[in-house]
Amino acid sequence: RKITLAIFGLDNAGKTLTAKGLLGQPEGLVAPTIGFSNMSFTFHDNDITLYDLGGGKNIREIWKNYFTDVHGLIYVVDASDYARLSESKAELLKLVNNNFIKGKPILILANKQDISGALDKSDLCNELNLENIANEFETPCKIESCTAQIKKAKTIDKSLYSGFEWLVNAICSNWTDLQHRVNFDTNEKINIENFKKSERLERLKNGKKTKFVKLLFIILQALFRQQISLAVTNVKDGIHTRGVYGWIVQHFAIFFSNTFSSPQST
Ligand SMILES: Nc1nc2c(ncn2[C@@H]2O[C@H](COP(=O)(O)OP(=O)(O)OP(=O)(O)O)[C@@H](O)[C@H]2O)c(=O)[nH]1
Ligand SMILES: [Mg+2]
Repeated sequence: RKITLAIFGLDNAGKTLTAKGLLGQPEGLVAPTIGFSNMSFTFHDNDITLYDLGGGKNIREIWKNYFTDVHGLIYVVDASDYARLSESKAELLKLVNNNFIKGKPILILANKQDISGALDKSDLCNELNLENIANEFETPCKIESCTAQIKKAKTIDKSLYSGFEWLVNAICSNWTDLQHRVNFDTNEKINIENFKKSERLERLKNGKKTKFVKLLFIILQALFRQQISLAVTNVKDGIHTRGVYGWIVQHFAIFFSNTFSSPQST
């Protein structure tokens, strides 16, 4: 099976390190993710594509681009950062409330367990009100405590591993429905994007047409003004213009000069 997953969560939660952990490379320095990065690996004979998304406030806008493609998701919380728990909960709620996400399995990780005072999975479960979320949005959820930052190379945090195993199994056991949903939603997304694209093109074309008509109008106006002023001068000088156009312009000019010239004293 080709399973697509994405890791969500606030900036600094430990998403990139979690992704690296799943690849067996939890060591090394990590920089904040600007945009996204994707990685592929095999897990229990499944081809996994994992999107590691940036969690910064301005980057979260791109999360929605992945909603239709994913079969399930990982949500990482920095369990030692109490100050941002409500922000993290709000983002999680937004996710599960989205129609493209609703009902897809979610693995929630209470990360940074090595930091003293970090909430364990049952405390975080209460803080996030996970049972309610799972029931209300009919979303299969599992929470695990983990430490993504492991000093030893080529090792995976055991809870992270078992949590990931649960996620893949949850997806596989509901494969037909999830795969159908991903195909359907992805096609719909493509249709909507194509529709928006054609609308934009139409607007652009119409804009060009309007600009062209405006330009033509300005040129005609300028020509007409020039003709009128020429005709007025000719009328004043007693010169007659030839041709139908000249006749029209000249009479127009006469009308103008009669209408707008100052009244003669008697
Ligand atoms: N102590 C400790 N630090 C961790 C752990 N996981 C991640 N970190 C650190 O937290 C910081 C952020 O980690 P990242 O993996 O870059 O976080 P992120 O969620 O990908 O952040 P963005 O890419 O900005 O969204 C880094 O300094 C990591 O070393 C952990 O389990 N324990
Ligand atoms: Mg990152």
